[in-house]
Amino acid sequence: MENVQAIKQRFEIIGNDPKLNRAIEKAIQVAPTDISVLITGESGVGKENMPRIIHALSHRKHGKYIAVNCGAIPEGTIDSELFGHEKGAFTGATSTREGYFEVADGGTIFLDEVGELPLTTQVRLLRVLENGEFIKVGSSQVQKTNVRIVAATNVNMFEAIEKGKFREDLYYRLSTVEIMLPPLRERKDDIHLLFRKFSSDFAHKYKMPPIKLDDDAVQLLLRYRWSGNIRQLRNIAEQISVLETTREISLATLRSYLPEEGTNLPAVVRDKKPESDFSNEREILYKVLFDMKSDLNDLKKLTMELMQNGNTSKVQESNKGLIQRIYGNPAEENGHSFEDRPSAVIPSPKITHAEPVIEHHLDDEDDDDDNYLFAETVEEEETLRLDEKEIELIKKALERNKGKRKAAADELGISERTLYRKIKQYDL
Ligand SMILES: Nc1ncnc2c1ncn2[C@@H]1O[C@H](COP(=O)(O)OP(=O)(O)OP(=O)(O)O)[C@@H](O)[C@H]1O
Repeated sequence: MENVQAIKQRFEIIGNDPKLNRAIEKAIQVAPTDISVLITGESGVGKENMPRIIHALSHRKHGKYIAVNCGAIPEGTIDSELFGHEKGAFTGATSTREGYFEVADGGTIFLDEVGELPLTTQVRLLRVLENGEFIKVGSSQVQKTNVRIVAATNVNMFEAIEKGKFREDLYYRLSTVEIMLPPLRERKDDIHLLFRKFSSDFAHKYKMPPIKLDDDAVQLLLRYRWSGNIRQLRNIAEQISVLETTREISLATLRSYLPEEGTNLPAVVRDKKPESDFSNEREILYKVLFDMKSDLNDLKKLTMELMQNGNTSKVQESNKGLIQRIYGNPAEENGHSFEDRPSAVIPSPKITHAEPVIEHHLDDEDDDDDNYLFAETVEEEETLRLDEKEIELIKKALERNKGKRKAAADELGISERTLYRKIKQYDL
């Protein structure tokens, strides 16, 4: 059997914490079986590594590995994404499409954020788990697939079950074996190790000497809560690497990069966020401007296409997502919207040596950007500035809400799914 150290090296996993080692050991043990595995742990703890290990060490390693972010797929399209659809199943279904469960036959599917699956999809998933059967949307024909399922969640599944948001039977089917990844704050010995690794990576990337923390800064690093876990630590290391001119980082400097630790006090004192939390007019204006700018750019794209090609079905087809977003789609209200996909297949660059991976596109429309002449430098700069503002807005909202995505999304006036997409898009 592969040993833990070798796996850490192969998958570039840093850390020596016993709970991390145990998690990797479990992944190695279950890999050769077809047992369903549920990975649990807070956001940013490194859950995505586990299914990659399991797949790579399994007899399915030459089969496909598809990672799907269930939290990022619009509810109206999720069944079609996972199980496929028949031509004519709904408006926009112009041809038959294979879903991930069909494509991944003989391989592994990683269902990240599985707790976000709608109940109707949970029923379909249960059927796949029980007897390997599924039915395409709009079809009556039962199909078979042989897929190993690894799922992950950062929500408390028992709470979700209690609230009726997740089926208990599905939970038990998914979690034959559970692998728990500890939060970073419980891996004290790994924090500085990870920071040094990221500092060295960013020094290499940005071609400058690595940053180094002085002793007091190290103490703060170890004391800090790291509610965003390794993802947050990595971002902080990157920011400091890029923005600081001196390479020796003091306590004060490090502190200036760390969002205020959420003491419980303000949360207890205010049961509802005061309006002023998001009432900075400039922020609101940036947000409105950003939305308008995106719509305008999208409309320009569409106009250009129409001018070049006329209102052909090809134009409509290639701009389906855009047309739907700007003008709405009556089908969506019926839960049969097809577009805005493929939105949530997580890229897995580290595993490309073994098998094909379906690439993800956060935003279909953006793919054609290069074709449009109107994208002048000035506009690009504006868009960039707006992107920065959007990132700033999201970061602030997350900080204010102590990393709680639901609350941050509410504050920003966007859906949790959209926020999730943005976090992935900007790697926040
Ligand atoms: N042990 C590790 N060593 C080095 N980098 C790591 C380690 N664990 C995680 N990372 C990095 O931390 C980031 C977050 O990891 P990952 O996306 O797997 O978290 P997650 O638990 O799946 O989060 P979420 O629930 O939000 O999807 C990634 O950039 C990943 O490469």
